Amino acid sequence: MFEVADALATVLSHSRPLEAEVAALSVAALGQVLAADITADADSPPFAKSLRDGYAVRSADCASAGAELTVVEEVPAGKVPLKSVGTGEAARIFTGAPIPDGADAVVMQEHTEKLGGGRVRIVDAGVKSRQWVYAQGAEMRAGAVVLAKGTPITPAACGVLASVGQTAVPAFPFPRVGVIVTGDEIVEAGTKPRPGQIRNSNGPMLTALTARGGGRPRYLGIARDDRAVTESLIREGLDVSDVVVIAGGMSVGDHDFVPEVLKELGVVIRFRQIRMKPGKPILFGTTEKGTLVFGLPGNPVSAFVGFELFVRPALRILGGHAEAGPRTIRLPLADGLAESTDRPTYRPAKLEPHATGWGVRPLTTTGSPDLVSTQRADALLVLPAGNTRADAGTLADVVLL
Ligand SMILES: Nc1nc2c(c(=O)[nH]1)N[C@H]1C(S)=C(S)[C@@H](COP(=O)(O)OP(=O)(O)OC[C@H]3O[C@@H](n4cnc5c(N)ncnc54)[C@H](O)[C@@H]3O)O[C@H]1N2
Ligand code: MOO
Repeated sequence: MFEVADALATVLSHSRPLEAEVAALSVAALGQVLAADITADADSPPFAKSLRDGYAVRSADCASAGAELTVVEEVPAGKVPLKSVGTGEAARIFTGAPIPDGADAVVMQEHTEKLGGGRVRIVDAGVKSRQWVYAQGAEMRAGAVVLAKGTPITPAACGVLASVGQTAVPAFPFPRVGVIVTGDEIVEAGTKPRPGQIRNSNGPMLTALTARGGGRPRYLGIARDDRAVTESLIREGLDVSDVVVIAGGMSVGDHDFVPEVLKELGVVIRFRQIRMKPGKPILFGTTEKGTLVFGLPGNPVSAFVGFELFVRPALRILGGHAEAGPRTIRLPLADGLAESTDRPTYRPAKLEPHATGWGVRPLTTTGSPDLVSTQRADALLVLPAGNTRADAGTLADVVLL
């Protein structure tokens, strides 16, 4: 039986970034990772620009309050100043407009008084050189790397890419994830279960976890407890995916033959059990061409926890992220806790406001099938094996989802 850390290290040692593609920049690329450095094609801003509506002035003219200046022209955003600002002069200027030659500062219009005859009084004293001026190249210099390879395409990065004129960029693709569930008792959501049957919650949950975790899910269906059907579905999964996730049939029951089928299909099984709760029967294997195969327990909460701890980190590496996760932080317990467990335990939990910032509260649950409580989770509280007796406020390890 593997320890959690060894299991994760094994998964990551078989995970490599996928071959880069060219991604057109639309919301569909959100979350992909850049596969090349992106450089600025020009300075940004391309010219020194005003950060305020007001007057462009020479700061030396406005050392004391009450300076009266002649307004030589008006410069709206999108226009180029035609005149330079000389001693005793100012230009009416608007946010985003280029600073005219000669001026070195902008005074906000709230700090001025319009006089007759094209004159303006500067009410402020001590106007500083460069105030409300955004210098040419302050954000980026032409030729500089603005987004390094490995940077995730976030909403702000989309804005940066547009500002350097990019419409398509080299990026790592979202890994293709085939999702298969097993079990004779499972029927799809649109069907009314007959006695002994239950609806398939793992399929929709795992495709959604895949999408949230940076993978492109493809739901392949239910493998009935029949060897031939299971084999053909898994074969299809291996053909079309970078990662295959199979839920159920991992345990030791007479119908749990998924591991045997995997071996027949050439999957090298790297581990079959992890010392953790829930989710002991978690399998991981690899094929010769590098496809990763995860077998998760049929119990939905166990499948959820197993996905977050092992599948999601693999998807991140395949998708080009530098950090695999899962991210673990230490947070105070919202309540006291007294629990014994024979294996390290990952309890679905909720973050909540706490005296010192954020705290964590495990969700009340009826056990590994209980998705109704788990759907509220935004974290997993980690309890070490053995007896845990802790007061409210004690720091505990928390995996962020
Ligand atoms: N004698 C032993 N029995 C069990 C052991 C063991 O070590 N010895 N391990 C237990 C643990 S831990 C778990 S977890 C389960 C995992 O078993 P399987 O992976 O083989 O899962 P199944 O038996 O197929 O299903 C378990 C449970 O989950 C329900 N299920 C399955 N698929 C779905 C689905 N798509 N949607 C909703 N619910 C699903 C299924 O009906 C069962 O109730 O084994 C323990 N037993
Ligand atoms: O550990 Mo199983 O995964 O208890 O439900």
